Amino acid sequence: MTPKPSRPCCSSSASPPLSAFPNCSKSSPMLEISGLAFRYPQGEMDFAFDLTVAPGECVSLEGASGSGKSTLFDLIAGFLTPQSGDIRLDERSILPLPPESRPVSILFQSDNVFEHLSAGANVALGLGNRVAPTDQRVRDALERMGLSGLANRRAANLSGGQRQRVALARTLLRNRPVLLLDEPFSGLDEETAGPIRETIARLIVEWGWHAILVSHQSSDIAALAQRHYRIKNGRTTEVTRPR
Ligand SMILES: Nc1ncnc2c1ncn2[C@@H]1O[C@H](COP(=O)(O)OP(=O)(O)OP(=O)(O)O)[C@@H](O)[C@H]1O
Repeated sequence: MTPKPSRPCCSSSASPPLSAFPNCSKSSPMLEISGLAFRYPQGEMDFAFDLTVAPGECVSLEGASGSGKSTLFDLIAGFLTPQSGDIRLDERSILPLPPESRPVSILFQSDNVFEHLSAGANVALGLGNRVAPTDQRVRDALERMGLSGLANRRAANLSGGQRQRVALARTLLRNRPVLLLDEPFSGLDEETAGPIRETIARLIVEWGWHAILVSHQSSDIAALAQRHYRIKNGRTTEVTRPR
């Protein structure tokens, strides 16, 4: 059973002010994926992706298994190179950037943290590998995620929900304007997932991030996403979901 967090996640009354995160900036322009064409060397499907996300917006991405959701995420993150089309942020293409320089953070279902490192050390990585876990910015981010008391605990000894909050704290410090959410709540029970979902929703708006959510859970999509896309036959289409 997953232990409950020691205190409410990201409670606004206890949160440090935004100025406590000097790495963060609130201005984030439009993400535009247009005519993005891709085919795996040994693949049979021609993918064509078109999608926009405004700052502070979350869009959902649905599609059957094998439809291309991970492929699109890999293209955005720079792990795959498209044959044509573009991905622009603030009207500037991010395609020339290598993965490590892309303005992108990814939150997966699991494996988001280094198990042998402490919670604090994992979060410090959000600021590069020379920042100490005791750095004030790291402590602020941990506090914001309700993890102050767990800073020195090895990630291997944290619950699934606590690990996701460590990953979120690191994401907050990285403050990359594009957030890819790949089934981030799948391994968590509802009691644990609920506050984390609320925190993510709040951060997306607060920092003006552009979020794309892949989830099989309607409750996740309803809670987070304002617009919806579906991938079918290798193509993205904006759809209306029943409320
Ligand atoms: N390296 C590869 N070479 C050839 N085809 C691939 C490769 N990787 C993925 N594919 C194919 O591309 C298609 C899309 O795969 P992708 O992993 O993007 O789907 P997905 O929507 O993320 O699926 P799931 O929901 O099951 O994770 C699938 O048909 C898959 O078999």
